[in-house]
Amino acid sequence: MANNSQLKHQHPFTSNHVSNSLEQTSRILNIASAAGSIAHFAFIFLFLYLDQTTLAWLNVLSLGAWLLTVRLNRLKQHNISILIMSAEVSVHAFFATSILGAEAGFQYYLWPMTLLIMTTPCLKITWSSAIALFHMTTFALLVLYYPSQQDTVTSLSSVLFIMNVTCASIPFIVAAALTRATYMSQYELMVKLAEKDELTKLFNRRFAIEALTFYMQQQSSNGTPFCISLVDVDNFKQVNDELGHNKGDEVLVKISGYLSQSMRKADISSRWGGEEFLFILPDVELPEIQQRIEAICKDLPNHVSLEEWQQIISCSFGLIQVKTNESLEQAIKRVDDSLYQAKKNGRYQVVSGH
Ligand SMILES: Nc1nc2c(ncn2[C@@H]2O[C@H](COP(=O)(O)OP(=O)(O)OP(=O)(O)O)[C@@H](O)[C@H]2O)c(=O)[nH]1
Repeated sequence: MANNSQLKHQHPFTSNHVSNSLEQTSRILNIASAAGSIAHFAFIFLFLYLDQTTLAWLNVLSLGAWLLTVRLNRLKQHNISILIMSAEVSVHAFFATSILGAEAGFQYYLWPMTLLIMTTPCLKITWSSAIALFHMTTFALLVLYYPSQQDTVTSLSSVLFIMNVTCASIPFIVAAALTRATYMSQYELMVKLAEKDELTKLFNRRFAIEALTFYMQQQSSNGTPFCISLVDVDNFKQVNDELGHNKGDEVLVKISGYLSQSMRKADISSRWGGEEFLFILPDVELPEIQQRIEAICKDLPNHVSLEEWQQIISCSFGLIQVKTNESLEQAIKRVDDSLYQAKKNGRYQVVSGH
């Protein structure tokens, strides 16, 4: 987005995720400047109707300022644009309130302007806060010094008040909805990037380590047993070498899909690295789970195949029950040793460690 904003990126290239969230700020400012231009265009006629020629002329200038912000936003000059918006809203609130009185409600536009300046990261937070404070002080002083100008627009003041308060409130609702949508999409993205493996969509190694640490702590505090299984694809290099990396990836996706669906709901399926998967099997002792894992191992070739590949696709499994007070490294080493043994014994089997 902005060459002139807090959200500058160091590189000419940005990832789609980053540029999407930068574009969101741009979009909000574009909407704001378009809405401001339309409002001030309407105000010109409103003030002419109210016989307020000075205010009508002021709104011609205001309209010019808002159209300039439309242009500046197109040029990604968001920081200059927001300063112009802020200055215009303050000047307009001052003149309209000093002439028509606070009961006309034009000072309320200072609120959405404050919201805009605080939520869009165009200026440094100290500048945004200072300007926001200025708006709020201006609001208080206008209400204090120009509560009512009975002689100017008596009959229409309540209509004007309702119109202005309504129009000034709409940006709050829009901003809240946009903030919520942005927060949710950022949250989902964060979960995806922080916890999931891009290729297989299983949990990644970092998540698996955190989960392992959690179950180890749980076991040492209340004795809940759990097992882990480390799985490695057999002769996978051959698939890669003969069919190419893309077909190799396809096999990994199929295997991970079959394995994760075969596990219980409470089990955690993760991609440990390359062609290795780690499964955390909570609340279970080794003898209870052993048969199930063996069945999954035996059944795998019936579920995972490639048209171009005539040999069976299989995996070797290491399986252990994690001991109380064993360290994470020790547990990983033991399950890795079991897997190594399964490979050594001829692959396509489960070796349980004790
Ligand atoms: N397609 C693909 N291949 C990967 C990926 N990660 C690791 N590999 C490949 O996995 C293969 C692992 O080969 P090896 O460690 O020799 O193991 P193997 O051929 O499966 O033999 P065994 O484990 O002894 O049965 C290598 O060719 C890696 O390039 C990946 O994300 N995608």
